[in-house]
Amino acid sequence: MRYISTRGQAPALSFGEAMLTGLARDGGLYVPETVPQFTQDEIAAMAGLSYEEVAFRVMKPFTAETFSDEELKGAITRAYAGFGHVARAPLKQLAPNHFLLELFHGPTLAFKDFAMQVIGQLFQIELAKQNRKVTIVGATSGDTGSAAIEAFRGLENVDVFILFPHGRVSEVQRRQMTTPIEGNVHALALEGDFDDCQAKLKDMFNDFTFRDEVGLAGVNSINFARVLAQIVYYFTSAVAVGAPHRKVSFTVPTGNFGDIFAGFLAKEMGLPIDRLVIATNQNDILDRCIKAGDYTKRGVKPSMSPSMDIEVSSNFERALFWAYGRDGAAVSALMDELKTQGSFTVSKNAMGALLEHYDSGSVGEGRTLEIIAKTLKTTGELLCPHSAVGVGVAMEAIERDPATPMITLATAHPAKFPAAVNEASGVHPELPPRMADLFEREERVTRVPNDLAELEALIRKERRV
Ligand SMILES: Cc1ncc(COP(=O)(O)O)c(C=O)c1O
Ligand SMILES: N[C@@H](CCOP(=O)(O)O)C(=O)O
Repeated sequence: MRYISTRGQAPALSFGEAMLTGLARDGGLYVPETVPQFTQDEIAAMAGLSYEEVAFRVMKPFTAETFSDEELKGAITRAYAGFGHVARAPLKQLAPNHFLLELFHGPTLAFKDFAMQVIGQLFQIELAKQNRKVTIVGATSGDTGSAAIEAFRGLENVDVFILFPHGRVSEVQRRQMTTPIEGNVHALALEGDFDDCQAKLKDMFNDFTFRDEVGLAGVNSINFARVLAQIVYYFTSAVAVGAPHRKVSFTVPTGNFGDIFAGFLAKEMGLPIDRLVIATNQNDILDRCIKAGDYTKRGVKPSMSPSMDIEVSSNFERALFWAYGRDGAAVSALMDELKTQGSFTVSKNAMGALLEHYDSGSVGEGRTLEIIAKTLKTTGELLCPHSAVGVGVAMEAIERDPATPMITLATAHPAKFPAAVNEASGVHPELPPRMADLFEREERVTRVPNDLAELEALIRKERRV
């Protein structure tokens, strides 16, 4: 299995090379050249298996040339051993045809742990084999950062620098990133929004001198390994509600489009998914694009679901690559337009291809609060604001198609966003006991300007590896 760039100009790589490379050298994102297929029997046979066993079956065809069965199995077992729920991703029923997939039982209480814990293990295996050291730089709107720190803290051959938008993440999210004591962890609060953080990260990858000098690696969903590990829970949950014998739809709280793109790949692999519903908060650029083909930036507005305060949705590039018939030149032209003009228009044919799979909706701030309160009252489930956006959009999608079971992804634990959850419900969600002293721990953070040269200088100076 080879991995190719969405912009068509970078060399094809193996899984291991793509994982350690991050952004392709033409600025694109790596995707598998072909998508492995499962038969309906193979999918049916997943019923009743452990999460780890399904993860092994789903990931193996993508990784087999880099990792032996033993290596992959070991990585998966270690990755999920610390999760706080025996099912790893339990499914709750909210209404007769509406299910909630809880993805927040990992160590940092968000869905990011599902992939980050695995790639933490895979990186260690591959770096040891190659006797290599890397400098990981990550951009976060709140959750990727802490998940990455948790997966790589204390490792001798890795430094981790996390760029987060100053003042635009919740206090719990910030403290998760600023309180680890290990010397290889560096939390950087950038003057700007998440899009600025991600743009700086991509600029660093595109500065080949810097990239090669520091051994730059990425663990955002730029890295295909992240997306791959997120495919697994589409299989476990769909099978639990009757796939492959019936179709299932998913609603996914969306920002950088990595999670929902993992659902698209599950569908390409043979999982009978009807709709993949993109749920956005008031930063609704993806909803506007799906409805009218117009991808125009209007400026990010801070919301109570900060992890989805994103306008330059990185993985939408992967979706466009498929929608444009895997035409790297076309994707490259759209991404150039976005960079220079702040917008692009999706062609009629490509819109047709997107609408075969995706649907969308958006939920504003007031409605998010209402959904948290109403869901608690009617089901006993306390949602985080991101998951509430998902539930709100899902309810509208269910009205359009009441017959197909809907699974909504609950992407974070409510305790990461206590202010919003308390405002909505009057309940103060408690952190798990192992994090109970989070607010007493000392913070360590560097304020940084939105300036590439200064950031690179700081990373050169601070990295230890
Ligand atoms: C809690 C939460 N929900 C939803 C999202 C959006 O996911 P994605 O960026 O994969 O679209 C994020 C950020 O990634 C998140 O942290
Ligand atoms: N919402 C994310 C943004 C980065 O997404 P990623 O999937 O590309 O890592 C976050 O919480 O940091």
